[in-house]
This record gives sequence, C-alpha cells and structure tokens, in this order.
Amino acid sequence: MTEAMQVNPLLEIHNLTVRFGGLVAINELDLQIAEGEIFALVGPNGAGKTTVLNCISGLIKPAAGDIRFAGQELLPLAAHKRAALGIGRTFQQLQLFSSMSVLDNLLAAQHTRLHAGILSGILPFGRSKREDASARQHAMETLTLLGLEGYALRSAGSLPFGAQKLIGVARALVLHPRLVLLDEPAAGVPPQEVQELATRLRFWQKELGTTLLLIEHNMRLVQAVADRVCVLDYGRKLAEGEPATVLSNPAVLEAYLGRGASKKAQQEQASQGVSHVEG
Ligand SMILES: Nc1ncnc2c1ncn2[C@@H]1O[C@H](COP(=O)(O)OP(=O)(O)OP(=O)(O)O)[C@@H](O)[C@H]1O
Repeated sequence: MTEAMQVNPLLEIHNLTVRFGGLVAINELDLQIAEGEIFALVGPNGAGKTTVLNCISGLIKPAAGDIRFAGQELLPLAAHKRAALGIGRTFQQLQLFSSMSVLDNLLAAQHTRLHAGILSGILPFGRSKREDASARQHAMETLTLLGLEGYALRSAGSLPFGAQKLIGVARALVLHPRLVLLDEPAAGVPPQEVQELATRLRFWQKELGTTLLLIEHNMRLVQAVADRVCVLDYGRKLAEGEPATVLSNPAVLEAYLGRGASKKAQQEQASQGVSHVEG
C-alpha cells in the first residue's frame, strides 16, 4: 500500500456488513483502493465478492458500514448517481446488445449522458444531432485508443467471446469512469487469450489512468494484472497484499482447496501458488 493511498484512497470501504436473512454475506469488511491501482477481489464461490461490487454500484444496501468514493459518501446515493460520479461496471453475463454493432453498443452506453429531450430527437438539426455526432466521435476515439476500432461495425454477437469481453470493458471505459468494477473479465475466455486480456487491461489502465477493481477466479489473470489482491472467505478478509505472496499463503490455499484437502495437495499447490480456480 502506498503512502499516498493511506492519506487519500479513491475508494474506502469501512466495516461493511451485508445480511441476507440469517446469512452474513459480508462481515465487517475494510478495504482501501488507491487511484490508478488494479485491485483484485478473489475467494471461493459464495465468499461475497459480487456482493461487495453490488454494494459499491448501489444494487444492494448493506446492513452496516460505509463506502466513500473520492471522499464522498456513496451509500445515500442511488445507483445512477454513483455512475454519474465516475463508477463504471461490467457484468459477467456480458449484457451487450448482440444484434447491434459494437459502435452502437458504445453509443447506447453514452445515451444516459445525452440529455436530449423528445422534441430535439424529432428536429433534424436539434441538440440531439450534435450530441449524437459527438458521441459517435467519442465512441470511435475510445475504440481506437483501445485498439478495437476494427470491430466498430461488426455486430457484437458475431464476435468471438474473448472479443466480446473486451467490448464489454470498452463499453464501461467509453464513459471515462475513474473506477471500473470488472465482474470476472476472464470468465469464458479461452486460456490462450487470458494473457492477451491481461496485457490489454494493464495497457488500458496506464493509458486512461482508470482504477480497476476486479473480481476473478482466474488466478493467472490476477497474477498478471493485479497490483494488490484481497482474498475473501465467508465474507471476511482472509489475506491482502501482493498477488505472489497472498496466493501462496497456506490459509488461502486451504480456503480454495477445501478444508478436507490433503496436506500433500496443499503442498503441491503451495509450490505453484493458486493457479486457476473454476468459479
Ligand atoms: N440476493 C441474495 N439473496 C440471498 N442470498 C444471497 C443473495 N446474493 C448473494 N447471496 C448469498 O451471499 C453469499 C455471497 O454471495 P456472492 O454472490 O457475493 O459470492 P461470490 O463470492 O461472488 O460467489 P461466486 O464466486 O460464486 O460468484 C452466498 O452465500 C450467496 O448465496
């Protein structure tokens, strides 16, 4: 953790607790993420990763705790207000409009920022025409910056799954968020494409300066991109720090391999670190 972050983190989660009926899904969680960091949240199935993302983006209201983004309290704000503050998100189920072109998908993402009224949509030279032109330009600039311009006119659903994942990230980045929440970016991506995904995420983070918070089961991706990783288990923080250290921690291996895993299996995994855990 850098000194700058201790003074001024972009995202601060304090004492977060989420209950679903009698189940405590998140238990007094503290997290701090610095501006420009790539931070991975990992953990076995049901550990609470998605619940944390849902609390940040506003889909779930926690029972206790607080979340600050750039110093501002998030919990009193509706989801759309959090997005307007600069928090973007991708979903594991891509939620692209598959019959629309990639360009149109990026335009649709910007639509909520186009405050054109019904009348200006009807008038040929109204405000919406100008906004549409600038949104198109902005979408093309984003695709070009990300090296995805070749896909612009292809229908999103016709692309290989790995490319669709990249478009999903581009759709979040077109709004120039300060923080993007990535929900399992490597899920469904063929193993031979995971390294390329990692390279692109690193490059994009550097180009745009966007802070990335990702949840992920693919430890190869985590090790390749994350500056820091936090392991959740039963809604509690089990370990946090640099990926190489955290992912070879015996408690983390035990959580992933199951409490019944043999000592031998754990020793074998420890020598390699956790590599890839299917979600
Ligand atoms: N809406 C809900 N209602 C009731 N229980 C829920 C709800 N959402 C999540 N849970 C429970 O909360 C716990 C944490 O779930 P969560 O989806 O956050 O875990 P996760 O770490 O993202 O898991 P996975 O890796 O399988 O996606 C689980 O026990 C889950 O069954």
